[in-house]
Amino acid sequence: MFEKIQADNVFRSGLKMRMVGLTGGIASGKSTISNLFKSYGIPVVDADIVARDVVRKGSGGWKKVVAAFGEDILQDDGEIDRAQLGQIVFSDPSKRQLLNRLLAPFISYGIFWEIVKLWIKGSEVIVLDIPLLFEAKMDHLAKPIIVVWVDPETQLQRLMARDGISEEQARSRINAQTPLDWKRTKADMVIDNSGTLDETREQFQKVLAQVTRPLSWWEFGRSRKGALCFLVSVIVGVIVFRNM
Ligand SMILES: CC(C)(COP(=O)(O)OP(=O)(O)OC[C@H]1O[C@@H](n2cnc3c(N)ncnc32)[C@H](O)[C@@H]1O)[C@@H](O)C(=O)NCCC(=O)NCCS
Ligand SMILES: Nc1ncnc2c1ncn2[C@@H]1O[C@H](COP(=O)(O)OP(=O)(O)OP(=O)(O)O)[C@@H](O)[C@H]1O
Repeated sequence: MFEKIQADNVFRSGLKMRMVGLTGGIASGKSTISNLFKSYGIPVVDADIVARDVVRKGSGGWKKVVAAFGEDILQDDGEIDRAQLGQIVFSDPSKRQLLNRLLAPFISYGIFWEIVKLWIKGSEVIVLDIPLLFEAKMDHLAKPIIVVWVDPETQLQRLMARDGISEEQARSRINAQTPLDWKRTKADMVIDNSGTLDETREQFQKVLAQVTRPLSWWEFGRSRKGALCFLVSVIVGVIVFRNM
């Protein structure tokens, strides 16, 4: 029942746009939370998917990466061998910075287009699932910002289990990111995902209530309807002014 009211709220409030930031650390549970948002009909822009798309064989990102890292990182089918590239960049900060620098413009552009498409569709609440939201300085785009936190040992265990990697590999991936404890201090809302999925779902309900509350005028102004209102006001103003 509560879930239905929340979902209705989202759609009834219509024509407005709130961009909710969702971030955290590797394997802290961002996808778990973004799937919950999706189940309530709230669209999610997933930066990891965008980052995958921008390095598809033959794309601009692919060419940059191959030029910088060499053809050795390609699979037989010409696609980038992600596991191999991951091994390289997660164990060498300078290579990681290089990859980040090469891909940042493509990823930002891709995220921007996903937002524009949802704006055109009239989505009023969208979630930006961006693992490197703070590192890439995209945090100013989103309000509120939700950080999915998990205790270090649980994060390590879940990462090893999910990706089937060694403790050393998992640690180097975790250490490649800004500490989760720091991200937590920058959050508007924190979901502690160290416990069971039921405990996480309970916290999610509170976050959902916040995220789907009525929008401010500023958020409304950023919506498709807000922009149209502004445009119509300008046109009417010009017509009235000309006829004076
Ligand atoms: C290194 C790559 C090839 C590894 O691919 P792989 O399929 O193994 O992992 P995947 O892309 O699913 O990423 C998993 C997680 O790793 C973390 N991660 C990814 N890239 C980075 C990075 N440059 N720095 C720190 N953490 C990262 C994120 O938490 C992400 O959710 C890939 O992550 C990549 O191309 N990264 C650079 C692009 C990027 O910055 N992506 C993050 C989008 S904000
Ligand atoms: N509360 C939980 N209890 C048990 N397992 C969980 C819980 N939350 C997430 N997991 C599991 O932990 C792993 C990591 O979660 P998830 O994929 O959602 O993290 P992520 O932050 O999206 O990861 P990445 O940064 O790599 O994209 C997954 O295998 C997921 O099924």
